[in-house]
Amino acid sequence: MSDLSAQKCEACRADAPKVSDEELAVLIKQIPDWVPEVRDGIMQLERVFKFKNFKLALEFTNKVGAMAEDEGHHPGLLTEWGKVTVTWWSHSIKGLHKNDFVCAAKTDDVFAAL
Ligand SMILES: C[C@H](O)[C@H](O)[C@H]1CNC2=NC(N)=NC(=O)C2=N1
Repeated sequence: MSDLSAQKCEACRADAPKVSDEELAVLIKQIPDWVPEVRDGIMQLERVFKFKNFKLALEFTNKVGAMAEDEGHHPGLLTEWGKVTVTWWSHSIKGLHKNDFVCAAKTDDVFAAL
């Protein structure tokens, strides 16, 4: 478990600050497999996870979904044969909050524990 994944998501209001470029540079080092990407003008974190078949991809999807419900923070999940694309961003602030890095690290832990 990393320093980030040991943390809990905090309530994120519409006026919560987005992660700055300097904070992003520090945080991304803790989740090196994630790629920051701007989609529809919104900065997001994305990682593609590979699996041997659809059943394992779906099992991972459900575990990430359960973790998200536990955290009260929810990702984009695209489940396909042999891969799951996970995308984290904070809808309330239309960008990245510390919560997204915490949940990305927790997603890595879910994958590592499969
Ligand atoms: C009311 C509820 O807490 C909010 O809608 C939560 C739910 N899950 C969420 N998930 C994400 N990724 N961003 C949010 O802003 C968000 N808001």
